[in-house]
Amino acid sequence: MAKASPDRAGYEVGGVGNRAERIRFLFVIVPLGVVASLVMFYIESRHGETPLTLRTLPSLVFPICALPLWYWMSRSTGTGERIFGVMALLITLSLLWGSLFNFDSPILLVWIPVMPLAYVLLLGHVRSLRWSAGLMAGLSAIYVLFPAINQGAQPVAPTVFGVSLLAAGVSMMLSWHHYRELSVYQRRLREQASYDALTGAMMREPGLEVLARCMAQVDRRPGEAVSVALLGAMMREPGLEVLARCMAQVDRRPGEAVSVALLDLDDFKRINDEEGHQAGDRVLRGVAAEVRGHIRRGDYLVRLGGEEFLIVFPGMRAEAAYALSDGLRERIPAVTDGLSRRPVTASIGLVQYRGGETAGQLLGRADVLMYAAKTGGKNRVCRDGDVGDGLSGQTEPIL
Ligand SMILES: Nc1nc2c(ncn2[C@@H]2O[C@H](COP(=O)(O)OP(=O)(O)OP(=O)(O)O)[C@@H](O)[C@H]2O)c(=O)[nH]1
Repeated sequence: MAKASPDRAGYEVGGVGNRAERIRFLFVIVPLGVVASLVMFYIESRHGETPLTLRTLPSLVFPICALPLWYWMSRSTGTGERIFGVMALLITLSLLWGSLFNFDSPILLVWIPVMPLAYVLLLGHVRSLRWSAGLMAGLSAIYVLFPAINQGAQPVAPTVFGVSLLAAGVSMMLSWHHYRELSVYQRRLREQASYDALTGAMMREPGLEVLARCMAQVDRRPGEAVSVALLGAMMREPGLEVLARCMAQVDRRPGEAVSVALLDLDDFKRINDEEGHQAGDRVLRGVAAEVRGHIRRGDYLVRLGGEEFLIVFPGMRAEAAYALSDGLRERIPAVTDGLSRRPVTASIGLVQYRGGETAGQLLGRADVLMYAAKTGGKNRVCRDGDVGDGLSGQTEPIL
């Protein structure tokens, strides 16, 4: 993936990782939260004459919302970020509401140091700081207002409240520090696993995952198109499986669009042969840098191997992807001028997904068009319609 990807810009640790992890998390946290809230409800209900009072209601907020939350999460196909945001909001509101009436009960204080940790898990380490600080400010205000709200009743002693705030502060700093360190390692590992060291382009498998995500997104948002410029070679097994699955999803919803294009540098072998591999490497770096600068934020560049690249343009139709790819093709000789004695050019095949075809057929058509660009004289973009309609029947085997 190119530097244009949002993933590369900032990486937050904490949160609950991918969707499968999040669902597992939900199976643990939701039942635990419900049990803890019900215990609180039991303890607080002993203060009042009837179980349902302003004192006891806050502890029911989470158990009441848990089932819809759980259902929402288990049905969600995304990362669940919004669901976890709602969850953080719920536990915050129930603690603030509870403290309005229960600040005279020391048991409430148990929850305060737990909250920063919960925020890190739910929201990631960066946002957890803001939420923890906001919560502590809110609790301090409620502590001061408590006697006025409760007809002169006194809250827990200031030292007790102070110790609880201190513990929350320590918990906040420790968890933030821990997850910040983890974030550095995670980012490094992620980049090493995802990016090609030579060109800075994304590698095949993560690149194909991105492609799959884009296709799934098209599936969820009718009318939105995804154009993909596949600069170079073909997809192999893992990518093909993901691609085929996502395309089948798109297939079920007519009106969606996915485009694919292939780019291959022309006569690259001659650069290696005549000027050595170092010159070839310089050219690869130059081309990849140009592609990364040329594509939009949110587009992806994938190096499939050798001088073969994949670029993904989410939300862009084939016509726009064609214009962008052709602009890129035009710039390549100029931006690589001086990197090699030979002028460097590229051939590109660009196609739009046709409902019902397989990933092999889709990429096969792009491949045929890319080779049509080669046989037509190289240094050009071929797209649907530039070559006879008989193409579709001969494309499957490229993968
Ligand atoms: N310098 C360098 N060369 C590489 C790298 N990976 C693959 N290659 C070389 O890229 C060349 C690709 O050659 P071909 O597939 O024949 O393609 P081509 O010469 O561009 O010919 P056309 O595609 O027909 O224009 C081979 O010589 C590979 O050794 C790399 O990382 N660095």
